[in-house]
Amino acid sequence: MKQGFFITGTDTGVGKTFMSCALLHHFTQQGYRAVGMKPVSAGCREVDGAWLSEDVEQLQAAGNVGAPLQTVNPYAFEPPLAPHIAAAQVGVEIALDPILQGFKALMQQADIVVVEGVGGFRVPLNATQDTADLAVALGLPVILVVGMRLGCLNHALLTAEAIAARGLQLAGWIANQVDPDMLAFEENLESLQQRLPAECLGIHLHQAVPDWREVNLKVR
Ligand SMILES: Nc1ncnc2c1ncn2[C@@H]1O[C@H](COP(=O)(O)OP(=O)(O)OP(=O)(O)O)[C@@H](O)[C@H]1O
Ligand SMILES: C[C@H](N)[C@H](N)CCCCCC(=O)O
Ligand SMILES: [Mg+2]
Repeated sequence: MKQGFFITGTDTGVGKTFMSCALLHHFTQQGYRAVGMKPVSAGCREVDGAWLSEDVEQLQAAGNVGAPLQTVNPYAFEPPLAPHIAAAQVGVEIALDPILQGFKALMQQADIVVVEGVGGFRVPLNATQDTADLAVALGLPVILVVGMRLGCLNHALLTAEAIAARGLQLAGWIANQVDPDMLAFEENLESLQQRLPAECLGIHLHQAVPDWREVNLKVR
């Protein structure tokens, strides 16, 4: 089996990395070679002369295929900003080609490649392209992580609409309770189940100590 997934979310900070790690864990437990990719990361610290993000560290910990940092994360920026702004500050223009090359290399080494997007589905990458264009260029089925909190219904439905508008397949969605005190959790979940045009692959409640090894996903 060779399979890639593009992981998007209803916003930044909703658990895309967390669920990407859960997916990687799910596949490595079944004996597959699985690797995470973070095409663009912002909010990095310098380690041995390279910019390293926590996202990349976590994806590396969850996967079981070693790959060069440049391949796993072609673009890395220090400030925690929208990527096109962080890139402009250091005179860089993000291009899709190096990302596609990295993805191709990872697909040769692994059975499963989990590509984590940046923030929500339409975060700009440069003056003319955004992460939706990246997902299209990669041609991958999309998994939407819904950060369960007030406001997520609108964000989830808009995102599903944008995914369909790009001709991409929404392979499924995952409910991740980022707000431990969310009111009417069950009713919100049901509202999504009734309206999102894809299968719910998992419902994960808020954890005092988050651990992606404890996530249960219905992914084949
Ligand atoms: N179910 C959960 N319970 C408790 N904490 C969680 C849960 N899911 C995620 N978190 C925590 O929330 C924070 C944000 O999650 P994560 O980094 O995966 O978001 P993200 O969507 O990848 O953000 P970014 O847009 O910055 O890449 C992390 O500290 C993560 O450990
Ligand atoms: C730095 C942060 N953790 C994310 N990776 C970047 C999120 C960019 C969001 C841009 C936006 O939609 O306004
Ligand atoms: Mg992340």
